[in-house]
Amino acid sequence: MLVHLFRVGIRGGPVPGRPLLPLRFQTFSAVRSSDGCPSSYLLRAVAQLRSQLQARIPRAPPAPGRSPSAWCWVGGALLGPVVLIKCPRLCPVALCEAEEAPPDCSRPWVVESRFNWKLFWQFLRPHLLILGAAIVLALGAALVNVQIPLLLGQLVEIVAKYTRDRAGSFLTESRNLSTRLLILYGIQGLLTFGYLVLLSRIGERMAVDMRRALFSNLLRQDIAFFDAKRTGQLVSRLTTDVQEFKSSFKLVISQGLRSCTQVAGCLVSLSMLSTRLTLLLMVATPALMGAGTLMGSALRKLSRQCQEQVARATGVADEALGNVRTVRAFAMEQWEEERYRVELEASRCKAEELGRGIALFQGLSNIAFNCMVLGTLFIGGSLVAGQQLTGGDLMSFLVASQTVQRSMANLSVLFGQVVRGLSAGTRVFEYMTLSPDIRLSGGCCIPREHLHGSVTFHNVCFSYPCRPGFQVLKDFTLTLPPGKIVALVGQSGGGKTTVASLLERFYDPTAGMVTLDGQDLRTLDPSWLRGQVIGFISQEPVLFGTTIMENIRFGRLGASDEDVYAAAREANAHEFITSFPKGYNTIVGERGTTLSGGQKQRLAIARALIKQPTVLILDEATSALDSESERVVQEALDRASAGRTVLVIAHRLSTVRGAHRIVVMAHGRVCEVGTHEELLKKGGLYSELIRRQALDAPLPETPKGPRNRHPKS
Ligand SMILES: Nc1ncnc2c1ncn2[C@@H]1O[C@H](COP(=O)(O)OP(=O)(O)OP(=O)(O)O)[C@@H](O)[C@H]1O
Repeated sequence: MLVHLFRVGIRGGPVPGRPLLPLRFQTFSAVRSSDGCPSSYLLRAVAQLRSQLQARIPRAPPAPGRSPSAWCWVGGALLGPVVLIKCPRLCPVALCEAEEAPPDCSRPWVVESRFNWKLFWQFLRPHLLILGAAIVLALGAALVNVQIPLLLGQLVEIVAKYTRDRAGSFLTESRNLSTRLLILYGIQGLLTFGYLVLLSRIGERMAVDMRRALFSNLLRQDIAFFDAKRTGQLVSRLTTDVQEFKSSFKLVISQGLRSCTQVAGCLVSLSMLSTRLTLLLMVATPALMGAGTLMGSALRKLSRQCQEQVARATGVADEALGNVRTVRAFAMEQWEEERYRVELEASRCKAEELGRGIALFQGLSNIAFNCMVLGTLFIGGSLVAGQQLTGGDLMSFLVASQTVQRSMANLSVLFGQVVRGLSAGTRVFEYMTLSPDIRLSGGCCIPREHLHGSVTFHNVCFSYPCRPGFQVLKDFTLTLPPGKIVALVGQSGGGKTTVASLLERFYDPTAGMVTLDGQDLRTLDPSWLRGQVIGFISQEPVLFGTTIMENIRFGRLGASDEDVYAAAREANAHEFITSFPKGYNTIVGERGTTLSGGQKQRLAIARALIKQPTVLILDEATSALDSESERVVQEALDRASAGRTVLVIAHRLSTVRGAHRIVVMAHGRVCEVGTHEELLKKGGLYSELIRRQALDAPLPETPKGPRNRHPKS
């Protein structure tokens, strides 16, 4: 039997390269199942509705990490309150379209797009006892709430009797009832307090556990993962998404349980009081709620726009304040002020529009609910006049019907919250289950006494995972002899930094292998390799916003103060550090902003040296410095290079003339190898590069290269 016709607005989900489809209306039907069971009927209705929708709407794969798309809103808009009352497990049905999205092979780490109930259960399990207690208290509060209208009705009955007969003492008659009401109010308050405290405790603890688990798993992901993800997006999963999930969870348990119990309990009371009035209520309430839902969704859309506009304004302020030096240097303060003013003005307009919308909504809902009261009084009054209902029953009916209306309104709001919560939970759990290809630890270590630091790249081919079709290294072979300095030079984009990344095992080669003292890096423990064997100094050293002492100790957590001082001396940093009033306890500011480029670089060198690395990678370590800073830093680097296997990546060829071996790279391959003199004699790409640099700037006097000062050379 055809029992429902749903008319819904549908918009195609966002598809890359395809515009949003216009909103259009469509009618769908659902058929009652033969068993007549309301919940299974609803389940089937939704499933059937889904298949009808699928047949009519072009498939739009949801954006990764945003699983519930148009489908869940369709489900939500149609069946929202009813679904939650009847069968909360329908939510996943509405979300299941997202599960069918084809995997994106260029992003192998996007594996989960459905809510992970198993993981959710793991977080919930430790709190089951308290959750049980909270549910009992919430149900208790709801049941007490159902009792109250009935007692109020009885009290009104006594008032009416006293007004009519003026016989007996009103106080004596009403005392008993009033006391019971007072006790019920007290119990209800206590129960509400109890379950809210318990839910808040569970929610906060789960949120902490989830954040810790997510952060820990994010830190373990491959570097390729971070190449493809924006930091803001990851931070948002840790903050906003966990917050959203927590709020939804608490709301569903508190308001959901409470509203469902109240609706059920009050409907029973209402039908016992007056079947006729109850039927009337059951027709009017859903109609009003439908209108309210439509208005509510328009308001939500407006509210979203409002938030986006506020975010845009915040973005302008953030950018200007974050880059205040650039703004000041270009005297653009007024321009930035104007930009911010325009964005603020736009957000004011949107916020006022939203305010008007909310005012209209509240005004209309007041009228609607007052009309409902009036209608109930009018029809109920005629029943009272016809002696089919007592005045007290009418009063009870009024209070209970208000409770039903409030609860149903809560439930419809709650459905949107459930969808948002599931969506946020999906995003949080998605990154919790990811496992990296390169584990942080595990594998063997070479004992210190057997470690020589001989590194070889054997016919290595490599493409970055996020750009699989583009081969950066092609059959690349290179040996870094132990204790020697090898310089890697070549055109920009030739793959020099990529070689360093493979040596750090940030990525694994797609073919060939990299060995350390003959052992494949893939068999070695990555945390030992990065933590104890390889020291890396890059062009832009990143410091943490803490003290100099802690920044250097970041290289080896167990290092003593003496070790830190020794590393700082070796890095030519001790002198400038001790010249600061707070010495090693000086806070370096966010990312080291209170230090000069040369000072930051020397701290980075000290940080790398404190772990006494056997292999040192210097990736353009001095290229961002002026000549005076470069001299001091270069001195530190020369000292640090002594006795170590060093891979120097350099643009300025003058800085690598003294290397034991210079390797020239082009298009991902080694094309020349030799010393500076040999390569010059050869007259190939190296001498061409030298000639070009000489044209750009006169070459300085040949500095005493590290080789000349190298104890082993
Ligand atoms: N994380 C990444 N993901 C995808 N492609 C990358 C990534 N890093 C570098 N590439 C690409 O790999 C190629 C080699 O880059 P690489 O940084 O190794 O060159 P380079 O020789 O060090 O360049 P430069 O001298 O300019 O620093 C470039 O085409 C670059 O676009």
